[in-house]
Amino acid sequence: MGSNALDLPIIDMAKAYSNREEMAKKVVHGLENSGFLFIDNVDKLDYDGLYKACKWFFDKPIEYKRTVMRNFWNPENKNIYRGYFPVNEGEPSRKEGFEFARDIKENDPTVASNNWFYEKSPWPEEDGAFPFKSFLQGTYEILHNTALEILRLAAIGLKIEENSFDEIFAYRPCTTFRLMHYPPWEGEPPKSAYTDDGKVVITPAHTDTNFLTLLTRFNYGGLEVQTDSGEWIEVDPRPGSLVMNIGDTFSRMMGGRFKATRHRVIDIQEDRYAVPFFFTPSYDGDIGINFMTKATGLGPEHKVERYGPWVLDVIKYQKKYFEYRVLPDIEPKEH
Ligand SMILES: O=C(O)CCC(=O)C(=O)O
Ligand SMILES: [Fe+2]
Repeated sequence: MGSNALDLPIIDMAKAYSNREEMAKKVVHGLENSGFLFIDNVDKLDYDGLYKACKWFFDKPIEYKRTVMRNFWNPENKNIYRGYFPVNEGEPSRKEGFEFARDIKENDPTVASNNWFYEKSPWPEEDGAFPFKSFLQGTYEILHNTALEILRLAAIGLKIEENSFDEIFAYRPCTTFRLMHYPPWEGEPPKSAYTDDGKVVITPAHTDTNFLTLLTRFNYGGLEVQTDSGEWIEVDPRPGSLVMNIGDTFSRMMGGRFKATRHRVIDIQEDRYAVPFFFTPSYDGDIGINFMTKATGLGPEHKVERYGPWVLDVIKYQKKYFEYRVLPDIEPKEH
């Protein structure tokens, strides 16, 4: 890899059927190497609409945002996992966001009532200027189907049954769709926002925890990924394209063969918007290690492990994200 160019594979969804084998190989190659890919030509995906949704919501006053703010910041509200989170002054992660999911059937007796992964998403009241809820719910389904299509390509590239990954997303995925606004730093950023190489971040280095991320980043700069040699390289904006990467969940299932690449966002000193779709299995979805053994019948033992309990342990007790530390446990730990 050159010193400041990142040659990411481009997956053209318009060729997902006509050139299926070629695209499948590219997906696998990208996930085995850089861990980041561009996704072109997603049918019906409206980037301008997503930008309008961000502006419509984030330009509103804080009193308005408080109506959907999480309980951690607004104790009047019940939502603890979905909804709005404000900028937290002093944190190196400088963003406000709105998160929602696809709601499940109300009072589903097969979902524990304390399972907040499935709490209903709160929606802000609309003023007629932009169809916020219906537009975003429609976009959720487009991205859900795109992610599944990409996983089918990955399965073909891995020479396993095409729908091998479908099952854990088919029923009640825990996917989070998040709109984000990064306001520029005001005054001196906190020390924790400075990197070893002397830059200022608005999102510190991390791997995603979920399964697969499809990121709409409009045409902003600032996104950097870390190469195997530890170098940080910017992902150039690519208009009309999504950036895809995978999270710890998928990488771990694949024994590290597919990479969850570390990335960060550098301060661009202007308002920045980004919209990640965090594609995530269902709470009970099997994300156990040695997935390839499950898919092929060959290899080291695969043990069934449920996504929900595993990920809660990661975000609450291992990564200790401050906004998740406060989330209650859902079930006693298994021994
Ligand atoms: O804003 C971006 O470009 C990336 C954000 C990101 O990495 C994340 O939210 O996990
Ligand atoms: Fe990320």
